[in-house]
Amino acid sequence: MTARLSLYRKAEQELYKLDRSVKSDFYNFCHHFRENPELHGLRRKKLKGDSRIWSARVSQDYRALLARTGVDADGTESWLVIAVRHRKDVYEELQVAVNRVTGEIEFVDLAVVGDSALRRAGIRLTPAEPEPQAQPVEPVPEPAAGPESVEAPLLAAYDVAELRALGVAEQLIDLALAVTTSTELDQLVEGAPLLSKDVLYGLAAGMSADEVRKEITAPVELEQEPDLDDFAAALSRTKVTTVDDAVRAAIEEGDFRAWKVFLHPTQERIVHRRYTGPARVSGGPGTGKTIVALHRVKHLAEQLPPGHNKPILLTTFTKNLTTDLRLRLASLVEPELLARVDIAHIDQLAARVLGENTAPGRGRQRVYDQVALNEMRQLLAELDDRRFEAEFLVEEWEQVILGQSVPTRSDYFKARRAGRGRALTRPERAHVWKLIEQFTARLDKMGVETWGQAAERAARFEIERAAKIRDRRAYKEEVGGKDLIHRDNSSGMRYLGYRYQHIVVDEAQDLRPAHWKMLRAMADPDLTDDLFIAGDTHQRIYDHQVALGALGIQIRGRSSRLTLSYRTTKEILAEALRVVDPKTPKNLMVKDEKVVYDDLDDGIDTLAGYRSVLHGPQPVFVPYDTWEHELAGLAATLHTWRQELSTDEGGAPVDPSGRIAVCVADRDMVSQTMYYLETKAGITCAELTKEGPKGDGEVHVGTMHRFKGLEYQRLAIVGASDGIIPRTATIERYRTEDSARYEREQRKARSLLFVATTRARDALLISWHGTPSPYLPAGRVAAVTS
Ligand SMILES: Nc1ncnc2c1ncn2[C@@H]1O[C@H](COP(=O)(O)OP(=O)(O)OP(=O)(O)O)[C@@H](O)[C@H]1O
Repeated sequence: MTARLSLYRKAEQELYKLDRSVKSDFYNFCHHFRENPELHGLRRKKLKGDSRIWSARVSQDYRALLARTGVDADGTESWLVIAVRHRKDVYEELQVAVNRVTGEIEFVDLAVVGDSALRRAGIRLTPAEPEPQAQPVEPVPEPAAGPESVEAPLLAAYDVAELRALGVAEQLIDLALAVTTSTELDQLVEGAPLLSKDVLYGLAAGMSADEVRKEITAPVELEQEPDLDDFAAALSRTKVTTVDDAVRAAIEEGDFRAWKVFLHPTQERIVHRRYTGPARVSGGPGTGKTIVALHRVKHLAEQLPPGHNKPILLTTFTKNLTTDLRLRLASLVEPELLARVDIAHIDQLAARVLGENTAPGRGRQRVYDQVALNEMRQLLAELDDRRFEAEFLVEEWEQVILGQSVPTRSDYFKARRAGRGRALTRPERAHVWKLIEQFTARLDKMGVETWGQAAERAARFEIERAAKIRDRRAYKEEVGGKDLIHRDNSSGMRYLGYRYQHIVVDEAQDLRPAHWKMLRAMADPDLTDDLFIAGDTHQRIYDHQVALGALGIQIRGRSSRLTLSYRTTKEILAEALRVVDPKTPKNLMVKDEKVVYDDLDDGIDTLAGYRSVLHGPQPVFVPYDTWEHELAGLAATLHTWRQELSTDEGGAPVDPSGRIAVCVADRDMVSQTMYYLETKAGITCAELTKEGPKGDGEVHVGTMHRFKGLEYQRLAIVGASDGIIPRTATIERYRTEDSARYEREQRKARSLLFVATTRARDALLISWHGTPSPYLPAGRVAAVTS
């Protein structure tokens, strides 16, 4: 008799974490089990708590827990491995059940739940293989009512029926209602099915039952209530992986492959849904927005008919992230599918459009905003005009005139100037327009344009192109669908069509309004799944505010939010949240956000329910008196980290290069840090540039801007001093002159520090010299400075 063996999703994830020798024993076990599930050496036996669960021997110490899920006509049995456990952690009360919301098979592990919570819920676990030498266990006397039992339950506001309706596994409900501390809750959810985990964390993090229902339960709910006894039907809905060589490879590669194999149910729903128009996914750092974007591209590519063109665009804000996306997508999809995807960063796209629309030799050189600002200063000096500052004028141009594609002076009189701080009278607007006209003429004459201008011009060309396509379609309909040979030949429009069928955008929060207009015009608005947008406005580090609705991109009703961080530990997240929201209380409940962030539209985005299930050391905060001392302290930390990351858990040597990074506020500090580390500390460095790390130095060093979208195992943020974060010299004057701008600059600086702190996977060090940055969590700073 032979058997087919599948792995429950959670079992596979847990396998990643087991020792290499256990993994190898498990594969031998699978081999034998598949050949003959009744083999004597496997010592298969049923558990007492649930007759559907069997335990079988993987090795001396490890057991596989399995459920039989069916038998084929030819007698081949199907088995599901629900967990691989140390024999001490196998107990008789293990149960599998069908979840009433998802209809999937669920397995609840009570072995990880703390004693106090079990006791309070009246549950006792019986080991399936008691230690032979163990003395009979004396019943533990109920403790006298102490501080533990008088504490109010964390979820006191909810009852059994509510938790059940939200999808919490039946076995966990009483326990969940009994927990009183977040540590107990952590223990409880560790062995919980994903949906239960999400719901309980969401409620504990302050989301209301309605929010949880809408954001967590509804996306994974079956249309019809499942039959809770139909195990076979439930199995067909449950995510399992057939045990084969691919899984073996995935498990051997460890956690780093995990994202390719599994999506969290919420991620999966977002990836596979059919959207009737533009859709958006938001979520805090590390919640898998990029992963979702990549899987979305894969999903869309898989639906395409064969062909040689590239109907899918995958775009993002920066060049280095584009390289990263390309590499990750290449490892996710087959080359034939990859070939159907155009991967380009947003400025590159704009440049392509301009290239197509510009006669050879007539192109303009693109320059950074600083060059334009210098030109404006020069112009004002020549005119001896002091009514407005150069910065104000360039911003007015960028944000109002270019931002809203204001074509004429009379349109400028009517333009919305929300968020620009000071109001302008009509004569003032007339004067501003005149100065800006002179300034742009000057740039023209020099043969240069800013990236903002380029984006705006590209958007205009694309909008015209889209108008022609629509016009052609309308005409074709009018003439009853006949070929338009005469008309097409004369206008060169025969092959004109939308450039892409699907566009997927990552890091959307930083795109300019003109970029959105260009993208909108590049995909057919009449088709489904046209635009898929991933971004987090808490991480906006450039000054490009947008309201997508006003730009013709209607995402309302098609927005989803991810809340579980896969990158950052709880400990790091708690500190990071205090950077963007100084009001965040210690227990990570984000309720009353003071600093408000938009949702790329007219609404507000929040990080409510944003959480992590990963644990690690507390971030370290270190004060220094001078920059020189701070660098010396950094070098010492980096030496320790390098040493610690030079061997794996089994003691085998590994190369720590590229797993440690140092983040500073500006380019000067990058040079100083690299110089110090290389010449005085014997640590090789690679600078993080727009194109990614330059060279193969062990430690990556870069400004905060360069860290967008990246992640490192260990990260040091140095020079986090007052005056540097934020750059007081640059923004202080706005405090009185332009309070709206001052607030924007502050928020940008906060977001930068937030982005930086959330790049760390396992360990984070933040240091400063002199007075600490006002954005650092006050409690932490006080603890190390007092
Ligand atoms: N379903 C998953 N299984 C395992 N790992 C995952 C999963 N989803 C995301 N991750 C991991 O979490 C980390 C963060 O993912 P990703 O970069 O997509 O997050 P993000 O939301 O785009 O972050 P940021 O906003 O900071 O750029 C990555 O290491 C990724 O591999």
